[in-house]
Amino acid sequence: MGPELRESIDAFVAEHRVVLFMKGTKDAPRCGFSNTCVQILNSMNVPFADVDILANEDLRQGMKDYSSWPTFPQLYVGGEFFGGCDITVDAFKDGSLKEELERAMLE
Ligand SMILES: N[C@@H](CCC(=O)N[C@@H](CS)C(=O)NCC(=O)O)C(=O)O
Ligand code: FES
Repeated sequence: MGPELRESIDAFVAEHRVVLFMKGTKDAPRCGFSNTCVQILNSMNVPFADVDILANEDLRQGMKDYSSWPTFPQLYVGGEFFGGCDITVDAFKDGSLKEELERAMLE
């Protein structure tokens, strides 16, 4: 991926405390894995930015390199990669997602 794309992702995840790179949008998810993460964040009343990687093929490939993670969704909390769907579901269940979100909101 080029330096410009990298810089724009750096800026976006720094600017938004919680970002979900997903298939579709939070209002119209286009995959069940992405939908699961949207439902979890909504259920926790977490404000988050959604980025539809299906709308930009460069970003779809670029995010895999940027995160060193091969699939979507990709959840960023406090500017750092948190995980995909399975990690987010597990962290929701064990309470660590709530802790991480609270920490990021205080930064
Ligand atoms: N086990 C994964 C499920 C997500 C997944 O398998 N995503 C696939 C299908 S939606 C994906 O993003 N493939 C790469 C691509 O479509 O570019 C997780 O925990 O996030
Ligand atoms: S789009 Fe088919 S599993 Fe996500």
